[in-house]
Amino acid sequence: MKTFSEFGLEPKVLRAITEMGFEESTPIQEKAIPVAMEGRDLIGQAQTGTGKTAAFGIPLINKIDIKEERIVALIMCPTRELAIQVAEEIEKLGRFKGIRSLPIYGGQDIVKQIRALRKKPQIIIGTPGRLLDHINRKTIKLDDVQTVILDEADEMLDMGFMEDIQSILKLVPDERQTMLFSATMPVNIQKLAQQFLTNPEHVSVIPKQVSAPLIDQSYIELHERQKFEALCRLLDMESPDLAIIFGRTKRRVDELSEALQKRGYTAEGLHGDLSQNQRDNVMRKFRDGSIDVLVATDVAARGLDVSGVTHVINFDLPQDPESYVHRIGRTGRAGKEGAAYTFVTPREIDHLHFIEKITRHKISRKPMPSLAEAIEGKQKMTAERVLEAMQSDDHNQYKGLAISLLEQHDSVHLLAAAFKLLTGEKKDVEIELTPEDPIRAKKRRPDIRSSGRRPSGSYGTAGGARRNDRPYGDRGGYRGGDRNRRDGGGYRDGGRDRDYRGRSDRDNRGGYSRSSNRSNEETLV
Ligand SMILES: Nc1ncnc2c1ncn2[C@@H]1O[C@H](COP(=O)(O)OP(=O)(O)OP(=O)(O)O)[C@@H](O)[C@H]1O
Ligand SMILES: [Mg+2]
Repeated sequence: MKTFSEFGLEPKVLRAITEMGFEESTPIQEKAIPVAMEGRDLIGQAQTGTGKTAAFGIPLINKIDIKEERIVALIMCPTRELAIQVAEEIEKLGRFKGIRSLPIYGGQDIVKQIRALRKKPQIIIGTPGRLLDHINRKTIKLDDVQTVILDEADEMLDMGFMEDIQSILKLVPDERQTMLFSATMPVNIQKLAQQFLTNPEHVSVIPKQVSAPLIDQSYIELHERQKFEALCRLLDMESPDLAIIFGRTKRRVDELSEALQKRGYTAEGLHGDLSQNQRDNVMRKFRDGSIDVLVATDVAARGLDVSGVTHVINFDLPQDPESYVHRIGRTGRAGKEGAAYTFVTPREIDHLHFIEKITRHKISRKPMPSLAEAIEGKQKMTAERVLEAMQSDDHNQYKGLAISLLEQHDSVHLLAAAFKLLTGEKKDVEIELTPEDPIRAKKRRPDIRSSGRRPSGSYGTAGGARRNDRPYGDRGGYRGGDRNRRDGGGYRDGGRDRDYRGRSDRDNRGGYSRSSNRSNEETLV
């Protein structure tokens, strides 16, 4: 692997990279940075957690003239949380050079944003909806933009942002560098690339499987009504440092986070119906470890990089193989290992096999964790905590008490009782969750591909089901098509960029665009 000094970067950029603790480049960085530095358009694909942000961030920061007082670069992301995170990484990379960058996303006070824009940022990192808002208000001008980056391009397409991206890019000079990054590249991304990129270089680091190799993937087959108990046992058995649990809908996320809290876990939910303040708070608490379980819709599936996430649990099976790859990719990042568990109901087994086929990775079957395993896991954790506490010397004030108790009682009894208290046995609260419908297996079509890409399987989009018109916010009674269930039931949370031009019909529109944008022949690589 190359060290960063071999790319011919400015010393100030190199210093920033060193300060961030990066020693060697990752494979996608090694391949993409030189191409980007030549000024070429590029399509970059590499597994989750392998440093794609810096792969575009480093050459971008290196390229920008610090004397520039106009917006010369635009980075678009599908969700607010991702825009914030990418902005932070860009800020770090540009710190010594003195680059000015600004995140622009929905849910944030627009007046504040306008004020911040007066400081003449050179790079804007934003979600498409709010960007358009500023463009319409003429508070953002794109006439001088020389570099455009679409992070998670396929997801933006999938969310129905195609039109928005088109409108935005019409305002950017044709004479520009455009780069597009994601871990998954469904075939229809070609359409986007053809439209917006010029003679792009494909830079991909794709081993046999699309998912990251350091993630131990397994599934547990169970019935819907067993899921919550299984989740609690799994959490007890595995004692994750930090875990992300994905639910299908906003309602699911609300109910699940509340249920976990009732059982004594420090969990909070994240989805698009929360205010931006709430969303920011939840992310901050999760990042600093004051909560250790984040329950989320797919709003958290893409790009989020929280160090210390040891477990991802799909409480509900994800809709698409892409979603699966990105969800589980929240763990096993930057060379660390991670575990991904997926709950599958018997009727969803076919869909799971379909995900395996498209991702070309076998997901191993694990039994439902037993009560004994859960208890054992919790006890082990307690013992570890006690042994850790013994290492530190700040328990001297308890020694007197220990000595006197040991004189009067049997040591084993005493310790066992203390362990019991410390383990904090589960509060036996009755929990009832509203059941979710099973995900249906996709109809498979013959493997017809036009792009000449590597054969790995394809799937139809069950377009008929998707085109069902569901009223926005229909959460309860719907028993029909899968995709729109997700939309109506809250998956397509406008939360990804909720104040999309202030309109509330976003979710429905999203569903439509999604089906029309998707090609019937998709692969992930
Ligand atoms: N060269 C490097 N050396 C060490 N760590 C790195 C390096 N490059 C990036 N990282 C770190 O790796 C983590 C993952 O990076 P990043 O979020 O860019 O991944 P990604 O490829 O964009 O993943 P995703 O597909 O999930 O968006 C980050 O914490 C980042 O700081
Ligand atoms: Mg990323």
